[in-house]
Amino acid sequence: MDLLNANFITKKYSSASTQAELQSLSYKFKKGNIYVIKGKSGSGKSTLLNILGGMDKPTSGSVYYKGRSFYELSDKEQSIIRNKEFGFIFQSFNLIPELTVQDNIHIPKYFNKDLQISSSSVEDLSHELGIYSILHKKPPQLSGGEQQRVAIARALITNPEIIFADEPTGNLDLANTTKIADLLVYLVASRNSTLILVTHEQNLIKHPHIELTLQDGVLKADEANV
Ligand SMILES: Nc1ncnc2c1ncn2[C@@H]1O[C@H](COP(=O)(O)OP(=O)(O)OP(=O)(O)O)[C@@H](O)[C@H]1O
Repeated sequence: MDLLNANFITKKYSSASTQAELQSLSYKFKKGNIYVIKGKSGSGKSTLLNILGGMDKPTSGSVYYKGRSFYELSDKEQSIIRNKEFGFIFQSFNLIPELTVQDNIHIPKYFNKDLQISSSSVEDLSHELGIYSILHKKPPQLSGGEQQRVAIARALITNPEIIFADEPTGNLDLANTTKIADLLVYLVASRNSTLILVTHEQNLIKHPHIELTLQDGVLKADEANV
């Protein structure tokens, strides 16, 4: 069974617009792969990622997660999957500035009381990400690279099936861009998780991956796929 299946997805933001952002897009994402989605600015990459990640309902078409039509599930079931089985990483980090790093990593627990996040798993992941020594600091005291490491920890702490990353290195300098991309891919691959990453950067990911281009509202697999 495919892990995530986009089935004839169409997205139109207004009835007045002549062209849909996504036009009957279909693609099957398989477990354990790393997908890199490229495309011109405004081609709809963020829109697609939000639809795949259960945050934005398509105008028509379906997203199947583990064989179930995601947007036909109850609101409660959707939110449990988003919180436990999906992880999100954004360009702008999206940390809560008033909370410590440690509490930011625990955030998924506040949305789902049944979720168990142990202190030891936070510690282990913090060591892997090199943020153990800053667990008691707050985001405004951190560099961009540190903030994105914290956001990666928050996304991975539930051991999600799929990580959705929208331009995760977009706000970082060159040195951090490579470091964060390598770290993210290493962590995802070592857990046999699946990564769907949107980026503008050329050659960001060195690990074997599937490269896709969003063009004219559909996903095209690049011929040079590794
Ligand atoms: N909430 C919204 N309401 C109306 N139009 C929107 C909305 N979100 C996106 N759009 C439009 O949909 C199109 C695709 O936007 P999207 O942000 O998905 O592109 P993108 O490929 O991620 O762009 P970039 O690389 O610049 O981030 C754009 O024309 C944008 O203006």
